[in-house]
Amino acid sequence: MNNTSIDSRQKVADTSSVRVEDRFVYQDDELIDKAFNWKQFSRLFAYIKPYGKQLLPFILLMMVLGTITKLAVPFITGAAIDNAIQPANGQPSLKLLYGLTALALGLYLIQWVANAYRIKYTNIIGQRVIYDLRGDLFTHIQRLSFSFFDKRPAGSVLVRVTNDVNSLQDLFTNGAVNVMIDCVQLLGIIVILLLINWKLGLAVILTVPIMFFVSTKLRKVIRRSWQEVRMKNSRINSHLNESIQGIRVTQAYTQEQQNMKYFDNMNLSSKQSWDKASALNQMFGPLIEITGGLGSMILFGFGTMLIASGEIEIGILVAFANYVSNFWDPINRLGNMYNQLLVAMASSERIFEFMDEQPSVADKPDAKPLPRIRGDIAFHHVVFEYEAGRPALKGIHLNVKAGQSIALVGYTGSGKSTIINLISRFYDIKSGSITIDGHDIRDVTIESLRSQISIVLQDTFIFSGTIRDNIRFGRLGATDEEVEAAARAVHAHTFIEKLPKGYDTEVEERGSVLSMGQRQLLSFARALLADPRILILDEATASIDTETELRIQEALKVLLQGRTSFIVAHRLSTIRHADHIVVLDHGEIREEGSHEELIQHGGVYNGLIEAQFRFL
Ligand SMILES: Nc1ncnc2c1ncn2[C@@H]1O[C@H](COP(=O)(O)OP(=O)(O)OP(=O)(O)O)[C@@H](O)[C@H]1O
Repeated sequence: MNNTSIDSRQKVADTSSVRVEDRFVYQDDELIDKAFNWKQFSRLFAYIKPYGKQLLPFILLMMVLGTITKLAVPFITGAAIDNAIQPANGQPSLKLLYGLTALALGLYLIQWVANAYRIKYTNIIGQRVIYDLRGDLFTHIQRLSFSFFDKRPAGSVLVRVTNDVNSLQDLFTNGAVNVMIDCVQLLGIIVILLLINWKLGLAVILTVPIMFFVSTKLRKVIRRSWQEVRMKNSRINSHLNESIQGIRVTQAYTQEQQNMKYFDNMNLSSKQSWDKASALNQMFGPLIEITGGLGSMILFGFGTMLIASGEIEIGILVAFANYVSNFWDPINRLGNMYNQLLVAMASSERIFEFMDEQPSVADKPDAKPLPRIRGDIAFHHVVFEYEAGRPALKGIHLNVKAGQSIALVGYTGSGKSTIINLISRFYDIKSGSITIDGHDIRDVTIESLRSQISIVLQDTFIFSGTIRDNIRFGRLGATDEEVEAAARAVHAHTFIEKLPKGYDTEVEERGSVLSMGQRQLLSFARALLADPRILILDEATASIDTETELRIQEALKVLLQGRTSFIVAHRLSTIRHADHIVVLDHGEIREEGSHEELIQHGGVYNGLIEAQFRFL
């Protein structure tokens, strides 16, 4: 693609870029780095503690050994020049040279072994820490209440478990130990240089701050520009994800061109950021070399003067040159590490923010397990708000006898799903109470409550795995025979048998290979296997063919038998069979009774039924 076309496309794209790109950004995930924070740092390092006692002393020993042997070699080289190759008495000694060479080789070997073990064990610690951190975070997120997920896009939660944890990986695997090594090494070199010749030492050390400054500042700019590239790429990914998920809608509304324009815009922007970051990156090497060159100039200029004045011998200058060349690496790494630390601070802040988030719905300290229930459910003047000041339910009063089936009907947004969410205590109510067999659901453990309730949602979630696994999700200990019996009972067996591998057919994430009706039958089988006392069903609105509809009705009869059930009903056929119909309007019960009673009454329900007939 030539530049002119890129430029012209950029102009077109600019107008819509802000709006579109903003759609794919989670504001609090934009934070790149954060100032150093001791409290957070120590909290992070508490993760090392369990392993520290076992492995840290060994790692420290290897670190000291590696550093001492590394620092000794240039000194031996200098000694070899001044005492064996060009001694002051003019008589070179091959024996001494061989001896010193063997010593240097031995030291290299020790250094190599010490480093290998150090790297191995720091990696072990690092991996264990990341494993623990990721596990803790995932366990914690799983326990968080619906209200937490209501506020955040799934992508934002994902970023924390993957990217943020990964960005800490470097810090734990080698970062922390490297900092220690580099500090010890730098300090060691400085002491040695000053001991060998303090004048030359001082002159060389002068370049350290310059080097450190160049290294940290430039790296910061480079890091930010790479971060921008990553951010833009992640926007591309989000857009790609949305585009693929919504491809049917895009094609149906012939929005491909427009979508392409969005994509092109982001693609171009990512390319430009990459160009910028890469250009900056290329500057880094030469700049560091120039600064290093400055140090060497000082060393050789001043060193030659000292040799001329007879203050030092040539071997000392060689040793100095060796030490100085070992200078740049640790300074460079320290600069890099400092930047990495700031990134890690931002990541750990985000991780701990999630970890500190308490589930808004939790067991009371004296919560008791709910005994096996009959299934009487009562709502006593229940008021509930998702957001303060906007009640979604305004005083619901309802008595349901065990084994009854209740259909909830009403216009969209009237509060049907809210009622069913409250029975499982996914949210806590503002006032009033909900009781099951006379037990307030806030006084019993959540686990014992939810384990006796099954929910079949409108958007039936099919996990990737086999059909069998998906049904067994209802009760993990169920045998193959029980799985099959459940499928037969809800008439799902017929279609499963026709699949290429029957119950072992792999279904994709979200079950896109299955039709809506089939997915629903699978979820019925799953619910039946769980054998709950209370069944909650958010009925799918999608129109399905009459035969599947009949099959689903048959399956429902089996499923509802002997249980208390709440059905958010959209289909007339379901409503007709319910024992009791509750008509909701703006968070209040407007009418209730049987189908016949409500039709006779001629109110909201009658209106809904007539409307449905008009559309049929
Ligand atoms: N997670 C949420 N956060 C904030 N408000 C919500 C949330 N879920 C629902 N609401 C609001 O609560 C009210 C009741 O919603 P609810 O989902 O119970 O309606 P519904 O009758 O089930 O609608 P539908 O038939 O469209 O599914 C609506 O005004 C809705 O905007």
